[in-house]
Amino acid sequence: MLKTISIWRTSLRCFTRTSTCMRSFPSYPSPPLSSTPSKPSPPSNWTPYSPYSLSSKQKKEETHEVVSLFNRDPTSTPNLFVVQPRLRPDKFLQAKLNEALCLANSLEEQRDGYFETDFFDKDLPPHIIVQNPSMKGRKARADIYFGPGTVENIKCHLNAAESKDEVDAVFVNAILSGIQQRNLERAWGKPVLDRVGLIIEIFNAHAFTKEAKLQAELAALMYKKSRLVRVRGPDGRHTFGTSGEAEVVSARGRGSGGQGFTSGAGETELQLQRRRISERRNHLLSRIEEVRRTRALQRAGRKRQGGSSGQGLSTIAVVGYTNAGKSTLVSELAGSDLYSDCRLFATVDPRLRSVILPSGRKVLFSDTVGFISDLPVQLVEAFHATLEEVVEADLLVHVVDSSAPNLDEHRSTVMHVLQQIGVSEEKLQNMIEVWNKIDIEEEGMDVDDYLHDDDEEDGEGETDETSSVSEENDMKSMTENDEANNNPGAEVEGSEEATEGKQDDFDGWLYEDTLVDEDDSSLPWTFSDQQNESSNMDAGLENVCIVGPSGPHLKTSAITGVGLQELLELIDEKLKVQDKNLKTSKMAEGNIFDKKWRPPRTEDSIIAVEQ
Ligand SMILES: Nc1nc2c(ncn2[C@@H]2O[C@H](COP(=O)(O)OP(=O)(O)OP(=O)(O)O)[C@@H](O)[C@H]2O)c(=O)[nH]1
Ligand SMILES: [Mg+2]
Repeated sequence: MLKTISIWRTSLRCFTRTSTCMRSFPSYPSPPLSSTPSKPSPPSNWTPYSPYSLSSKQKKEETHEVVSLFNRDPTSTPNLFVVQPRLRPDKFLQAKLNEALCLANSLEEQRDGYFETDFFDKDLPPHIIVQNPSMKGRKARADIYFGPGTVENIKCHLNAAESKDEVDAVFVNAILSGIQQRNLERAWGKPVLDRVGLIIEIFNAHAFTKEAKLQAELAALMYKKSRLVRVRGPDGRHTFGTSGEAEVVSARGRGSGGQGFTSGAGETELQLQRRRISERRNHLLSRIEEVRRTRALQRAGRKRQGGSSGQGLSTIAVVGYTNAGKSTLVSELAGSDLYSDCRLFATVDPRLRSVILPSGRKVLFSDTVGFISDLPVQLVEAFHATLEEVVEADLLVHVVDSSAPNLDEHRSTVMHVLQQIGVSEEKLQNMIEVWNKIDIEEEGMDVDDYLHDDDEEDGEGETDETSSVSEENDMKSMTENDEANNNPGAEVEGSEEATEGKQDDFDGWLYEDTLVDEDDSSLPWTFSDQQNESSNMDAGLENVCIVGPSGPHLKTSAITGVGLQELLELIDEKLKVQDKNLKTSKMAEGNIFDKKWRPPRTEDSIIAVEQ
């Protein structure tokens, strides 16, 4: 047991302190430099401040349905078995696996704004690395996503994990179609969650305020609606149960028999389900619209509220990849107690905190939900009301976890989401990028250790590959070991092995839709030549030079306080420039519009008047 916890902590450290992880896998000490507020028990009458809270009358009217995608028991924390498709190079695989493990252990119901268990007390979830069906130009199978061998292999490992501990569901860290999901559920006899499903589920579990709950429920409903598939039960009848063979029938209503969903068995049930979902969706949308309107009024009020020099109360939205340290940073700046945690999506309910800048100007910092690669589109749409706060903010601060090995992917993901939600080009250009967790780097990262790109080939092989997180101290030691396949128990315990076939190429799955072309001139930042020569991970942070057109990017440690004063000064400066520009443009507008319109005095019009 101690061994497993130590591996789990090692793995977590890899996610939160990934620089160190890339170098080696040290045993995990107590959580790092943690000035994170250890979870105090909330007072019985404690209610979190939300700028968007509803009136007590509205609260009474609102009922919230817990939408679980796999009928989980909200009173207990589910145990997930993690399936990670292989990626190249290994450092990306490690980063993605760590993220997957953190996602799996982040699914826990929040009570009164707090979690009951300590994230670091959790065991490492059982997991397996398997061959990626979309590697080497191959396509994932339409019916079961993986090859049949892989599905069988996973089942063996699942059974081994099951015999030790109860597994509630399988988490496949990929995006599955409804049919693939159902058929895998049938093959493994367990509910299956894909990446999108788990993220939505976590949002549902972590949402605390009514507003966040409404939006999370809407996302879950939209996800459910998109995956209504007809299944044939053991008795041959069509149904929508959790078991049975899924037919290739989409929720759009086209049936496999050519008649569509307008006739035949199962149609009525599908229509009924869709109607129920639509009704609930409409209800949620109208409630969310109320929230949006309230927010818009509150924002307008804040704008009118004069600061020391007469200007409106500016809002600074803090954005970034999940776990980058946004809440910790805002807490430090505001001297407040925002909840921060290694759990992914610790913040789902947005919070505002006021801060006095060095000039004496008062501003509001908005701490909001973090982003993640493959952020479900349903979530982006459903959380539109929350994300509007980002779109409408006067200034954006992008917090980047400087210790993340796939830092570029994190940054691109955030840029992509910001563009997706409609942040103006001007705001993106003006955004301040803060590289946080600099204390991890300062702890003594050896850059030379990064320079070794672990592209040693794994053995050639037809069989599915299996692996799990290692206790070993070096990622370079991910080597072929066929024995691992024959000993699933040992794998689940933590011996790191890889028995995949030889793969040279990068896997497109990792980058799909998330990596923005580096040559894209629309980006507010560019890479220096130095970075183009080698990835920033290889070069080490000191050698990375990111040039933003908006000025210097800061390095901070929200934990030690390094760089925070400089951040406030930079914000102060940016706001001053913005105010000046605003004044100038208002004056220019005033010159045009303050003049009263008069009809043009042409000779004809004079004549006309005279007549
Ligand atoms: N070492 C170190 N750890 C940090 C720093 N900033 C934050 N952390 C830790 O990183 C973890 C995540 O911090 P949060 O502030 O919750 O991150 P977040 O970006 O708000 O995460 P979400 O709300 O989940 O999107 C916590 O365990 C923090 O203690 C830092 O500067 N250095
Ligand atoms: Mg947070």
